[in-house]
Amino acid sequence: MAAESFQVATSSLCSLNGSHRKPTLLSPLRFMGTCFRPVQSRSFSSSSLSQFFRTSPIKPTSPQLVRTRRNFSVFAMSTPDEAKRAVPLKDYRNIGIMAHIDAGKTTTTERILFYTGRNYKIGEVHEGTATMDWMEQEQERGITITSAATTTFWDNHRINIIDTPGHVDFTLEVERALRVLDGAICLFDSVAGVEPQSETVWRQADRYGVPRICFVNKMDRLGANFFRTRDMIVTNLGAKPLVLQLPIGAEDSFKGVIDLVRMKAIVWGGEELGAKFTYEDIPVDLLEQAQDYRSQMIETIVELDDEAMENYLEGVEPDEATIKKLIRKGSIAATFVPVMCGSAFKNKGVQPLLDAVVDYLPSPLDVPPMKGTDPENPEATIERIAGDDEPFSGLAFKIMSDSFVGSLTFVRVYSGKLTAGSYVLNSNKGKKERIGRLLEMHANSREDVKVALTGDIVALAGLKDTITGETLCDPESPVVLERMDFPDPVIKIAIEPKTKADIDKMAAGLVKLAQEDPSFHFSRDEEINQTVIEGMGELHLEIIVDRLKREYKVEANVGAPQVNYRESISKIHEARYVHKKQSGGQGQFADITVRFEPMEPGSGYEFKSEIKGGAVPKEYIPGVVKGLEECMSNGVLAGFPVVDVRAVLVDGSYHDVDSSVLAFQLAARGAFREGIRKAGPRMLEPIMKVEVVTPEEHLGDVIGDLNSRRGQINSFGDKPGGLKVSHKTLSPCAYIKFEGMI
Ligand SMILES: Nc1nc2c(ncn2[C@@H]2O[C@H](COP(=O)(O)OP(=O)(O)OP(=O)(O)O)[C@@H](O)[C@H]2O)c(=O)[nH]1
Repeated sequence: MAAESFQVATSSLCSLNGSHRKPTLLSPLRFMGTCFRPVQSRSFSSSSLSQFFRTSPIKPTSPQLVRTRRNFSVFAMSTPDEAKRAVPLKDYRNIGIMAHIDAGKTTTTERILFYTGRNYKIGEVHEGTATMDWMEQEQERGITITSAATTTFWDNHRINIIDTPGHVDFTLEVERALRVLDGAICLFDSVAGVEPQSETVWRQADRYGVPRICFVNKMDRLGANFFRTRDMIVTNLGAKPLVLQLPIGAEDSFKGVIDLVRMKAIVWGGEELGAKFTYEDIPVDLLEQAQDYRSQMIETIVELDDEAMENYLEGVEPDEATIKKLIRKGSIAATFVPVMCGSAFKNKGVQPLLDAVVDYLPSPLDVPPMKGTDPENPEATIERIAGDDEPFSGLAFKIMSDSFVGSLTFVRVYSGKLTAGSYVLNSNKGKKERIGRLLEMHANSREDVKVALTGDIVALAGLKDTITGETLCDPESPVVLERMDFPDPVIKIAIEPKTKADIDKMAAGLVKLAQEDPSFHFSRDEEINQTVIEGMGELHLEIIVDRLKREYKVEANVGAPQVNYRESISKIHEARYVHKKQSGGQGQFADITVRFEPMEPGSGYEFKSEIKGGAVPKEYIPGVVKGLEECMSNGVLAGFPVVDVRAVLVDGSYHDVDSSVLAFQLAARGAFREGIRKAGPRMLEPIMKVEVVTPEEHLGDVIGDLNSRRGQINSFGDKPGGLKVSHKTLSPCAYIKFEGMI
């Protein structure tokens, strides 16, 4: 049976799960072209279908089950073990859902999983049963793992959804998700509009050039305003919205949307899960507005195509297919962002949103080829073209520990195939890794697969040396893909195990947690004889300590948070240092002059040599570099790392017999101590841009609190719903480029 192909048609996916309706096998299959063979027509009762699932390698939750727009569910012909591509690469969508906290990301994802047939039973956030709600899920084995990525199908397209959290302390999670996804849905709460964290993730997505669709959610809420949110997309995000839908009603009377592409009203018959919608004529009172917005839409998109523009000027509007093609073109090029609306909670608008993901977000073939460098020659750029026949390359973007499988490494395949049992090269470390198990993750299930193809996101069990951000590739065609940027930690606390027995467990736990999360660091401070953990904020560290307790059974005492300061200099100073030692054994001699120059905030540390005529021979320069680098991690004021400094080796001299690399290393340390002290050393503290939304009666308290942290108010403003907002910038000097909100 496993080798056969099947298609199962049913009017409701619930019936596959053994409820009232009778699913029927259909023939011939219309959807997948050459990937499928015609099958016999046959009827299944619910019980015989359950029997089928018991004996077949195809499971109700396997990716071979495809749900289409027409409510069909189809089994692709390949069994899970076959390396054949069931869905062409052009029909892949790797997407993320990005939003401010509480905009409805989890709710929308749950609806997507339901309507695409992945979840038979919907979970509600407020009931604590959402499949993707990791806070709840963390208490159960395996659930957090699956929140990293899940796969589902819509209209014969394979959609890999990568989860992104909303809180600023987990910015890194968003960052690494953006690095591996090809497109994103940006959700907004229609009452609050564009909120601070949406602005942050929007800028991150800009940086990675990720095409987006906007979904104005919560249209059923009191105070919902689609048009205000559309305006905020312009003013707060600087983007060009392309309105594709208009709401029909708002708040209690939100009924559906006007589809400006088809010029039809989409009206939902109810609010319950699975409520059906119908295409109707546009209500008369909204017709003029709809015509107006449709004209704006058409005028924007015809600019992308000369022929369409000519026709339009002659009074001929593009047909539906051309409109969709041009919207797709403009969205992928980020000329504009399509804007849609709905209410995920009331089950309105999710199906058209899924259609838009398919129609307007890019496949791996639509995005520029992945760039990398030759590990042997970092100057040489290599491009990896998406395609199964290309050499394999993939990026590890997330590591999670699982008590059953061990460590799981999530990899996005950019080119070629990854086969279980094969060896790949970790090109960052130059080490080979054996690929043991390949797992495709979904919610609370995971599925072993033999092969991962281009565009796939899989979890690899048991990799030894690979950490987040590293490249895995074909050993015959090595490449180092562009790395992700990891922000520096901004806060640290001391942590101490409560009992002696916990010491080893705590060390093991911290190593694992740091492997998973590159924005979390830990170190041992010998001076105070304590372990220090560093992260992106108090919540971040709180969760780390909580995970130590729950997952590694370590009870620990934590100290008060301390800010991670940096040191820098304020003026140029040139320092000469001669290291000379004659007493006993061979003498040591090194003479160097180093110029210390302040650099722009955020530039880090740079070394340059301006030595001419061999005043310091080449072989000794690594000693100078090493000596300076050692000192840079330990400033002269309070021992914090020194940043935004350029050290230029300008002159020096050596001795034919007594000079050595070590002597120059020691001379560099001396030059650092003298030079930095005289170059106007200063302390830097991390700053954040903060936007606080508060009910008016608490405004005074909020201002008092921020003042006590030396914040500066930039602006005040009213927020919809009677809330006040105050803008604050904490601390005037920056060493990190970090913006966010608390
Ligand atoms: N009225 C209304 N409420 C909604 C809608 N979508 C989500 N909610 C509610 O808003 C709250 C937050 O929704 P979530 O889905 O958890 O939002 P989120 O963006 O995932 O939140 P974080 O994971 O905390 O970032 C929940 O109580 C939802 O039930 C909607 O369309 N209408």
